[in-house]
Amino acid sequence: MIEVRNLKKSFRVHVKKPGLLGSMRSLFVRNWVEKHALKGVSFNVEPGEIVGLLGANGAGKTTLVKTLAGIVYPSDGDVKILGHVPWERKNEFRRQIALIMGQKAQLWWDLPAEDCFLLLREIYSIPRQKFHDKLNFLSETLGITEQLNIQIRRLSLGERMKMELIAALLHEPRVVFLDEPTIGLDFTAQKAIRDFILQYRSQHQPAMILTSHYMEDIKALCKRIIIIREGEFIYDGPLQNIVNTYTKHKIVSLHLEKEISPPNIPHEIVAAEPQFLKIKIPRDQVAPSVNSLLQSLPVADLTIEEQAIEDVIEALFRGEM
Ligand SMILES: Nc1ncnc2c1ncn2[C@@H]1O[C@H](COP(=O)(O)OP(=O)(O)OP(=O)(O)O)[C@@H](O)[C@H]1O
Repeated sequence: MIEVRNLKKSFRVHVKKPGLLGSMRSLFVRNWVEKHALKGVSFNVEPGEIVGLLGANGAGKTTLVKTLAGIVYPSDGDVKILGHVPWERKNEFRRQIALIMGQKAQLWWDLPAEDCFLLLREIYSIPRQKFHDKLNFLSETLGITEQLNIQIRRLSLGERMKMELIAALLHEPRVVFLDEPTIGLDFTAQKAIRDFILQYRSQHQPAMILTSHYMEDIKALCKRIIIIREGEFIYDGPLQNIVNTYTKHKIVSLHLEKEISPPNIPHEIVAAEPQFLKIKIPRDQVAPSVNSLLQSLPVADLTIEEQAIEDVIEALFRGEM
């Protein structure tokens, strides 16, 4: 559904020296630098897949999503979405996609949500009965039927976001771009939106790309993630494999029945108390090492932990892995 080959996007940015003198100089001499926001990325997304796009601020996520949605024209590369080139912005393409940006209101601010939806019904030529059934279903699922007659500007952030979702999905798009759909929302609203996205996925099998800084969104919705750093993909694969791929150790914690002095073992002891030890053990040596620890120490309880997925991803963002 989404095919991307060697996609590049550069922005020409004007730079000026700080201060008044710098401003004066820039009136006469303009200095430009080339900012490479996407440096040749390639990937596919299949029907029913929700791909999580992760990266630090400025990594290139929004530029990628906007290019795929046809809002930004790329510098190079090929993109086909349902067989269409997005930046040609053909009606047939626009009818089949949705772009939801949590940071940007897309609905008409002064109209009640229901009027906004009626306008969208006209724009997308949705048959009357289908529209009403769909709107009833979506608003009931999201629990905002009573707010449909309230002006968008008077809704709470969470209510507005739910209306934005309805507006974007009324025409049943086959490709959905979600850019920070739960930003600033409380836990209940975040969960409602996540459940709703999953429900939409199971009913319509769209291809979805989700960017979010909330790991809870990613864990709940995405089996596959792409990590982007400075315009390049550094990981594209299952979320669950990321810890195995990038961490070489597991952490073994031992609670002891009695006090002992730190034992002489061939692994790094990361924390030691009289009745507690935390040991870093290479992944491939965990089973034999734990076996020998159990035999040599008075172990009361034992836990084996992976490094938290959030920590691994953050380290990847920073280029530390
Ligand atoms: N219109 C533009 N003109 C110049 N530079 C731009 C423009 N849009 C984006 N950039 C630059 O391209 C880079 C990628 O920006 P982008 O908005 O795609 O990052 P992001 O990963 O979405 O970040 P965030 O998580 O902060 O939203 C940044 O360095 C940004 O400053």
